[in-house]
Amino acid sequence: VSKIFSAGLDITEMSGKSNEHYAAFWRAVQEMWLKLYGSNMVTIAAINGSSPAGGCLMALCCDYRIMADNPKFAIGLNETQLGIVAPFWFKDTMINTIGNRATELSLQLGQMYPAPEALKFGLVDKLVPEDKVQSAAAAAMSQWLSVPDHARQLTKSMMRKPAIDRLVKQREADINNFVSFISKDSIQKSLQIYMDRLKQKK
Ligand SMILES: CCCCCCCC/C=C\C/C=C/C(=O)SCCNC(=O)CCNC(=O)[C@H](O)C(C)(C)COP(=O)(O)OP(=O)(O)OC[C@H]1O[C@@H](n2cnc3c(N)ncnc32)[C@H](O)[C@@H]1OP(=O)(O)O
Repeated sequence: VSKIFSAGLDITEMSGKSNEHYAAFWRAVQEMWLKLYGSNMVTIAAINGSSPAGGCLMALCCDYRIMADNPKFAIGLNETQLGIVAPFWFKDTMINTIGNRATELSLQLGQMYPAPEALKFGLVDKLVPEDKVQSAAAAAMSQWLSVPDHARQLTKSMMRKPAIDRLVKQREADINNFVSFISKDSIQKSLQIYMDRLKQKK
């Protein structure tokens, strides 16, 4: 879809469903993160539009981020704006990219950064004109693939393993936390208000 890299997690999967549904949904989200953040392959995000919350997380999981140079496109972990909380592993992924202080600001305010600010903040690595995102990503991929694979893979694993091990250890507790948090009436209400606002915006 043009204008959108990813709209993040499907909010309809987190509202008005059973606890069993929430648990299965969250396990799948964890699985996505474990596979992508833990991948030993080179991963380059070609960010061709806005990328809130889970969309930002997917981009942050990649080794390198190239974004379309359009201030209308924004990226960030905006969970607090929905009345929800970025889980610790979303937070760890952001800290590993932009550092602790910038992450704290970003997460508490639920900030979405327009592309030029995202570059300043280090959330993305490069801006290119909209029609050059794919070719710039292909060029970056060639550069990354020219590094000896075993050395690059071991380095990537050394950088990311502590965060990955943390979730693996606490996986079931994290699912239980998610289910009890998301099923609260107050949280369901916040999500509903956010969805209503999205629809009114049209
Ligand atoms: C104590 C600790 C406990 C820990 C507990 C952890 C809890 C944490 C839980 C979850 C983490 C959440 C992660 C997420 O990713 S939440 C999702 C965040 N996403 C957003 O906020 C995106 C919102 N959408 C937008 O900003 C815009 O829609 C857009 C920029 C993506 C696209 O804009 P535009 O092109 O103008 O399209 P529309 O706004 O008109 O949208 C079209 C259509 O799609 C619906 N929609 C949009 N985004 C979502 C979404 N994420 N999920 C479901 N549906 C979405 C929108 O409502 C429209 O629907 P329609 O009216 O029926 O056509």
